[in-house]
Amino acid sequence: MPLSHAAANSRRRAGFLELKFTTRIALVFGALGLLALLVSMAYAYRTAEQSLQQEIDSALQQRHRAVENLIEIRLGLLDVYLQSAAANRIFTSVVDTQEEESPLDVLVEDMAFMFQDSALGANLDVFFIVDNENELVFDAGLPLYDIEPLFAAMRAPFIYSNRWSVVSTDNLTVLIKSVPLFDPATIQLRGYMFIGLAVGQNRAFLSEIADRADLDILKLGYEGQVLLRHAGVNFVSELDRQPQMGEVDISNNVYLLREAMSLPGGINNIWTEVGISADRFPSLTESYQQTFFLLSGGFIVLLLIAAWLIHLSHAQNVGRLMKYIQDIQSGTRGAVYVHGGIKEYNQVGSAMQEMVQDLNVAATVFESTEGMIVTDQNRIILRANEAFSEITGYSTEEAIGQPLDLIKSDRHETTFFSDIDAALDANDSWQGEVWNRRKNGDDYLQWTSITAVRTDDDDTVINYVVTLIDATQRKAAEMKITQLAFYDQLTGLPNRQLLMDRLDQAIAASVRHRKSGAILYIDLDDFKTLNDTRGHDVGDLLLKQVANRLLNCVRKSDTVARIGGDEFIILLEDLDIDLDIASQQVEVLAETILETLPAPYYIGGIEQFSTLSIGITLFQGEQDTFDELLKQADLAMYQAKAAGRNTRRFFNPSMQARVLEHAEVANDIRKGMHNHEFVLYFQPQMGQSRQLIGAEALLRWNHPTRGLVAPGGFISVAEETGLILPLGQWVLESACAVLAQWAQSPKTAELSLAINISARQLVQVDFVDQVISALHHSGANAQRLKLELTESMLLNDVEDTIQKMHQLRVHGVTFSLDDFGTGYSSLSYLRQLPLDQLKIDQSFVQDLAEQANHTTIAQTIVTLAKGLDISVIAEGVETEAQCIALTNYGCEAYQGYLFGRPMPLEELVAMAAQ
Ligand SMILES: Nc1nc2c(ncn2[C@@H]2O[C@@H]3COP(=O)(O)O[C@H]4[C@@H](O)[C@H](n5cnc6c(=O)[nH]c(N)nc65)O[C@@H]4COP(=O)(O)O[C@H]3[C@H]2O)c(=O)[nH]1
Repeated sequence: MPLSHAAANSRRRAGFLELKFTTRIALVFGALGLLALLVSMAYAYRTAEQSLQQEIDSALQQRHRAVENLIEIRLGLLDVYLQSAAANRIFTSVVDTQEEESPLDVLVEDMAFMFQDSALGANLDVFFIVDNENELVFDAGLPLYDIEPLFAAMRAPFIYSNRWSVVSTDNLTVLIKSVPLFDPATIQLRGYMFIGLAVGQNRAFLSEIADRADLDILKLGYEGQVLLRHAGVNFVSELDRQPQMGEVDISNNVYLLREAMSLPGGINNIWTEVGISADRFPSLTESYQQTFFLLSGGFIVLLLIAAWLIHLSHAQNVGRLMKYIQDIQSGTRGAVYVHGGIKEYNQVGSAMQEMVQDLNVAATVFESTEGMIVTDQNRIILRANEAFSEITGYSTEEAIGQPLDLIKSDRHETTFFSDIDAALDANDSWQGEVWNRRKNGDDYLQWTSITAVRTDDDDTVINYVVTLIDATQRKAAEMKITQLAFYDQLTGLPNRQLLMDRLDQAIAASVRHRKSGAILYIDLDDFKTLNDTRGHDVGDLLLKQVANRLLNCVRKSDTVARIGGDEFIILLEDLDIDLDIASQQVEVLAETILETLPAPYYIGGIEQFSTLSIGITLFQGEQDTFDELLKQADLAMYQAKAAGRNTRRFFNPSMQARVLEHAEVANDIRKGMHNHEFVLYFQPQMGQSRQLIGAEALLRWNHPTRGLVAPGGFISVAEETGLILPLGQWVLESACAVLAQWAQSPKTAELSLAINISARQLVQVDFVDQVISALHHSGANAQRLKLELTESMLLNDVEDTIQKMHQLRVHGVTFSLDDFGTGYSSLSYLRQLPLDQLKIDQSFVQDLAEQANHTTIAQTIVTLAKGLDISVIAEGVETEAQCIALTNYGCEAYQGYLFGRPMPLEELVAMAAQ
């Protein structure tokens, strides 16, 4: 991908400053090394200078002390000589002899002899004896030294000192010491013996000391005067120098130190000047070099080690970073930066990882199903994604570097593009449909969104991001949204929202075209029961099949919508302007629906039956709103339900009143139950020889204002409100009580009593318990109790019904199938049902003589019952002819006005007594 200008500039600027890290380290450490070298040079020079000075000082001091020691040793030796000579017996005797006035020559000879024979003689500079009158009696010193001036200097008064002291004359400077000589017998002082070292004249001694102290120059001085000098042949010229006392003179290639000596006897005015040739010390350069090399070498080695260690750890960490970067470049998913021991690198690695994650997200977004292009400010393509290639046919390699006009078609005016530019300038974005051109030359419509990307600082455009959505895809997405918003997801039919829209249009169209329209409100009968008993999945499948059947009944231009659970609406348009004719047109459709829809449904291999009720309302023009029309159709539908279901009703204004009445009735029923207004009537049932065999208990409502109300006036309301449950329970218990009462009398003991059971009662899980408990409490004979079920109630959950019937039959309870022939009875389940009786519906009985068709049905039912080995009873028998016909078919029991209307209990009992 081409670099952005900013990145290129930044790289250019970095240019010559960009160095490898190792080179940088080498340079930095090189500079540091150089600095260290200079510092260590200066330091080394200074240190070398100081240490050389110290070395010289210490050597000179040492030599000075050596000279001092050597003189002390010589003085100590002389002291020993003096003491030993003074203690010498011979010498003493000589003194004694002298006392006895022995000749002096004898003494001298003796002394001379003694000194000649001993090493003492060779070391004596000055040795003499004086008598107690200070007259020199013996001089055994070196003949070199004339002691007369010395002796003279010592008189006035004569110095006798047993400590070393200095006596200096013009020709002789001597360190001298004396001991008194006593007569051992009388202990009288006889004289003094003196011994001395001619420090100012004994050149041999000075040379010896200089040699032994390893000196090139040695001077001895007394107070301000130089006594003796000694210098090696090369240093004679240095003798004239006069260094300060106590200081080292370091010029002229000789180092000199003049220092006072500290000799025994407290002598401190004798001094030495010691000198050592500079050649005997390492030169300053030599010692400087040594220090310098040690220092700078060590420092540079340390620097090199440090540089190497830094290089190593840097190389390791850079290696980690490089590996991470290479992983990313090679497209390794989930590449992870491994943290090392350097915090800064870890920070860089972590920051990169976060950045890569962000970029991955961005890349994922970029590689979306929408075509995307990024251009520079001149609209040159910098990046394009796969979707772009798929849409346009240009590969990304072909597109990159090309102007955006690559995909431009000729379909737009130039003003179209200038408008886009203006929008981008003003809002930074533009959206709309654009005709673009594929690589193969085809033009295609595309939903295009362009966004300008500006710099943060000077707000100039640096990129354009162009998103291309294939308009067809967008249309599909829109359609999906529409589908979700306006269509029922289960059946795919329009939902309430879309219906509303279509109805508005239909109303408007009816005005425009002077036509009528109609709404059919369709509600499945007993759908709730199906849902409760077979589950929602089955319910959903039924609804889908119902939707398909409804669609098959209508024209393409009509709308079938689902607006609720089991509620469908059909919107018909283009009906005749004459409402009567329009009603006929709708009636035709309603008939078709009522004929088609109740046919069995097959769900999961099981037959399912479902009827429906239809409420119809017609409209013309805009006098009615959607809600009102829907309400009207709804009311009509309720009327259809009230009319026995599986039928249709048209809306008329009286319907509204009927609905209100419906609510009132429900309230009334509650009150009626509370006030014991319900009673049972009994309609006789006759055997083949027309004897009373039993009765059917039928509910009546002794209404305080409406008088005696038949079930038709309240049963449907009780069913819909659930009030049928307590009402049915009451009927069951009352019937059982009647049976128990009948059992008391032989006239009635054999009579059976049939009661109607509602579907709602039957589906109760404890229905069997309720019946058994009613029998138990009343003490009624179960065999006399007959439960009348209708066909439709059996259909919902046949298995459950059969099970309950079996459980009750075990106790003797019998079952009769009411209204037989009106529903969609199937032989397959009829065989499974543990029935005792089929009841031929009164509609077949009433028309018995007139319609051949019905004759066949009644006859078929009797034959069927015989085939199933169950009894048959016909209801609604009003005429003798009907009864005879039924008898001829083989029917063995009858119920109808011919034998008696439903009557109070007492009347039936009276009838039985006859
Ligand atoms: N035209 C004519 N009609 C005759 C004749 N013989 C009997 N009927 C009428 O036919 C209906 C027979 O009852 P159903 O089929 O069980 O039909 C019953 C039954 O389905 C329901 N019903 C009545 N009592 C109860 C009850 O206690 N519980 C339940 N769940 N439903 C009941 O109300 C329906 C109507 O009952 P009713 O009005 O009493 O109407 C009764 C009866 O009066 C005749 O010869 N000609």
